[in-house]
Amino acid sequence: MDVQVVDYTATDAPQKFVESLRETGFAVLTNHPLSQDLVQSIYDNWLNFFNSPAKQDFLFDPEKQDGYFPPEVSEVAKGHEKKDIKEYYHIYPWGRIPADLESEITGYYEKASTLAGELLAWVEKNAPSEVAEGFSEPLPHMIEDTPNTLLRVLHYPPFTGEEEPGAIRAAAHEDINLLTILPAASEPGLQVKQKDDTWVDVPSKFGYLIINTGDMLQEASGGYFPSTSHRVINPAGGKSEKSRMSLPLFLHPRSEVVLSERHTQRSYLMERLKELGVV
Ligand SMILES: O=C(O)CCC(=O)C(=O)O
Ligand SMILES: [Fe+2]
Repeated sequence: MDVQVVDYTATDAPQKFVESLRETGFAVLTNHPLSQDLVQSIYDNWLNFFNSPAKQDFLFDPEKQDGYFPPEVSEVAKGHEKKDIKEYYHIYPWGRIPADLESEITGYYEKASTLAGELLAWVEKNAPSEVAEGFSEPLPHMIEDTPNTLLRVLHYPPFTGEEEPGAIRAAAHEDINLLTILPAASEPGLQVKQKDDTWVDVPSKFGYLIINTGDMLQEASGGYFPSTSHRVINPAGGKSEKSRMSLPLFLHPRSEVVLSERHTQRSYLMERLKELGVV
């Protein structure tokens, strides 16, 4: 099955959405409640921030993980050697946020988190009963009052042709969290790995909302919902004057939430961060 593009307002949207997640790890929503104008404004305002020296005043806190992560410290995806070609800013409601950008981005964080609760309810209602019965608490409840949900503002800089050979914007990886809510980026490049191991573009028309399953939902569902590999490929021809902006919201349960017999949110995250060499 291809990643399905689902009209959020259709009566059968929840079933179609959940079927696409089950089959591909991804689903795409149209006519959803997150305003395209708001996303565009966030992309514009944060591109200015990334292009200004002010970002150096917000260098990330290695303990708390909020703030600005420059290209030199950007992630190396699990099993890869080269750094991704990107810089980003981690927003937590309790964390540091540049004052002039704060109300817009926290407004988005709240709206997207509210929608996320609804989508988790769709997942729970449309999962087979034996899967749903395995959840330690209702899925939407897992993220209520969580301090752990992370909004990442991502900037992939224009290409100069002098990038490190073999490096790409985002190497293949899976997300760690429950679900990721990702408005279509300002430029193409997002791909998902299919069951036959081939890569295909995720439908990413500007205005679409892309949702994908992370490892924590895979863990909590005993593998029923797969957390599929995805990546962001480089601009065609290895050159582009344009920045690429994107805005994933990584939904994380509260730290003590039990995901499975083996793991709480906290123990699972620690295990993964150790694997990544981040802690
Ligand atoms: O930039 C994108 O489109 C996807 C980013 C992503 O997959 C991530 O940051 O985990
Ligand atoms: Fe991702």
